[in-house]
Amino acid sequence: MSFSTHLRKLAQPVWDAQLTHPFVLALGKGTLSERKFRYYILQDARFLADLARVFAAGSLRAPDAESALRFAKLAEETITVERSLHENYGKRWKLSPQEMLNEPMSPTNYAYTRHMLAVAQSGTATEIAVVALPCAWIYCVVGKHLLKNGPPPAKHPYRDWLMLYASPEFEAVQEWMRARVDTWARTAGHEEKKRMEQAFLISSKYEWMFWEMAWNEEKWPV
Ligand SMILES: Cc1ncc(CN)c(N)n1
Repeated sequence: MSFSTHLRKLAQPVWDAQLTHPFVLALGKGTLSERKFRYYILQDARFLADLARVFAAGSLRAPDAESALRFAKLAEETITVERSLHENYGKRWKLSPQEMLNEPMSPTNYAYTRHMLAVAQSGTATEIAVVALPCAWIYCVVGKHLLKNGPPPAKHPYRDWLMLYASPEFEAVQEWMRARVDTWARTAGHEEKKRMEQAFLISSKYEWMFWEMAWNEEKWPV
């Protein structure tokens, strides 16, 4: 069994729970309130800025030039492709890109991005690929699951979001990350593998918590 399949098996109950989360179900049906979606997009814009930094750290730590280049490209695409989706939604709400980035991070978003940045700071390239793998892989699984009966109608309010995450281009991102993890993990030691299992499981849990945060429009308590 490949190491990425092993990781997914470890986290399977957490992954299954993503597909039945009320935020995800309502997003797919198009019944999610615009207020909750707007909350999510504003938090996600902040999230993506840090995710791009995690990919940039992957580029720095990559063991070969091809992987360094691909990580750098992922950092760029996270900003150009995903963030432009967010900015288009921002335009609907008359928010400039800067105003979107001025939104304070909610507790769960803050904790999730600190978890990833901590691995980016001190982890190997494999650990960095692993900590960010649930971001790419879960969104691909969710996007495909929500569009399993075909593309959404033109009037679906969240069509662009669904089409991006169910796209072959987005699927290719997780495929590349998994391939890197599977190859690099072959030479990883026992301790590094344990750290990777932990990092993958925690990122998977935070992915679920991110939906929950948006569903509840989480705020700092004080
Ligand atoms: C929280 C979260 N996780 C993953 C993705 C997909 N890159 C995202 N946009 N936001």
